[in-house]
Amino acid sequence: MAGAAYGQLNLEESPSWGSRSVECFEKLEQIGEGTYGQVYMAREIKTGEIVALKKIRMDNEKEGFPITAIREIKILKKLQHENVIKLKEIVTSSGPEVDEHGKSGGHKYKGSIYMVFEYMDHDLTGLSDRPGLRFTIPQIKCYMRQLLTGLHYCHVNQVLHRDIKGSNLLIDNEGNLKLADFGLARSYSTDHKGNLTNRVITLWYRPPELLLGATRYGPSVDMWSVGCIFAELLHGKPILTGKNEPEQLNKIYELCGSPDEINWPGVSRTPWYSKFKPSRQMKRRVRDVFRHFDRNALELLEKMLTLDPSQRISAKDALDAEYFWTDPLPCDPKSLPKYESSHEFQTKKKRQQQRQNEEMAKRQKVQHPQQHTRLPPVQQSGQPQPQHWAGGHNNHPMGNNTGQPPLTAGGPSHHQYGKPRAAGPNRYPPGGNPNPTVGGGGYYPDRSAGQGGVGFSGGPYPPQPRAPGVSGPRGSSGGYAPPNYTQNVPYGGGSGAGGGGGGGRGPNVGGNRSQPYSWQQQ
Ligand SMILES: Nc1ncnc2c1ncn2[C@@H]1O[C@H](COP(=O)(O)OP(=O)(O)OP(=O)(O)O)[C@@H](O)[C@H]1O
Repeated sequence: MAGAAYGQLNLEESPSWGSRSVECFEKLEQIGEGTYGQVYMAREIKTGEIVALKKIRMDNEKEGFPITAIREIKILKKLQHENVIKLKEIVTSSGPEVDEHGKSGGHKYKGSIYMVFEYMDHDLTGLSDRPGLRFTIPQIKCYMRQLLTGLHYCHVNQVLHRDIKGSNLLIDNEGNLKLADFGLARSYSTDHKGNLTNRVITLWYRPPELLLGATRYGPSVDMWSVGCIFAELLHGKPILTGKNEPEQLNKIYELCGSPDEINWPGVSRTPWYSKFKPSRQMKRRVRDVFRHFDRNALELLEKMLTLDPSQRISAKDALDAEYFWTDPLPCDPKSLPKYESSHEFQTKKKRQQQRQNEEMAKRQKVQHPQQHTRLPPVQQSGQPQPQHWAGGHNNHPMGNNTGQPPLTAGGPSHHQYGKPRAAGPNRYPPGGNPNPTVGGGGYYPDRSAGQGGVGFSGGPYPPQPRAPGVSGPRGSSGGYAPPNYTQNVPYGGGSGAGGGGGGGRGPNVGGNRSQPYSWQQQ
């Protein structure tokens, strides 16, 4: 890809885009299963360079090339920043390609299009799910600062990401964090007339204004998601885990207080306010629930998880928060430990495999109790084996065709776990109290009561937002209609917004708080 300097917009067209064949690469391993198709680790045959190939799924598309992919390519071609994933080129496969079973599927796969990305060793969800891994506070600060820097760059360039979550934050073994998956991203302008879809952002990370039906919104939607990620990193597990939109709103109200005209002027005019109005007023509890966080972390979190989007802190102001400038300071990314590659897809697959082995061992024990000590050792997957793209001679495709049951339950999205995601104590930073309140199972002592038993350590992974204009599998929560919000919510009394604008001290990343970013618009 023709390159503008990092931090500048890339406005050049590269004539070579789309002209090369995917056969210039050998597939090594599947590392992701997305809405649009699989993501593979691959090696460029000529140079040996390791890349990630994201296949654009066309078989579901009745209307040609998916609009979400067009948006993603268009936006990523333009963005050029060290904290935004680099789209290197587009490649194609011309002939019938091998399907998941290693067979060439006649005319079904007439040709595919792949996005070629720089390869990243981990995604944040995969990394934080590693057994025994605990992020340190300087490490969390380091990741958060990079996340905010990348997002600030997007926002300055009038791009909303609209799907910030752990599996879309990629990390390499140099400690660099990059925003990825711009499939739901879009350009916006401050004078837009309010015709954006509110069906974006994965449910657990979706802000209250979208859940209340807003169609006019801006960068603050991403900042809510950042707040959820921030709290998740410090707390050790996702913090707002609704099963559906009404429940998600309810969980937000329980934590952040119920919205009213005092803490969120104008909220009563949001399209679905009256439908989702809690029957009783609830008090803001962020400080109470996360009282084990340090003062500066809590102060920043309050500003991110502010109900009123117009008062929510911006990425730029968040970067200026005391949190990033007080001891312990963010560490140098290069000083971070190197881990074996871990993507959400792989960690999930390993867990699935482990569960299956355990099941099998149990079954064999029941059938042949005397032989249980002679069971063969658990099979470990070995080194990735190269695969070829066509020819049908390779019968070891990655993914769900390994003879194992599908990895997902309840829908095609790989974010919907069949089982609760492991959220063991390994995910807490040192010194933190994993269970700040009673009950030991999360921060709400009575979470399971009357809530369908959904707590932090239970329930499926969050429903995916529906990609605008696409009726594909991303929208697992389709059919959501605002009426009938009848959930009873506990009475808290009082209200409180918390938050407010940023410190207004000017941009600051890179050690000098008063240095503006080179790419920043004045
Ligand atoms: N450049 C990359 N390097 C390494 N891994 C990657 C890369 N891009 C994507 N992945 C892996 O593949 C997964 C899915 O990628 P991505 O989110 O871009 O696909 P998607 O089809 O948009 O998925 P989703 O349905 O989650 O939105 C990521 O969570 C990550 O683990």
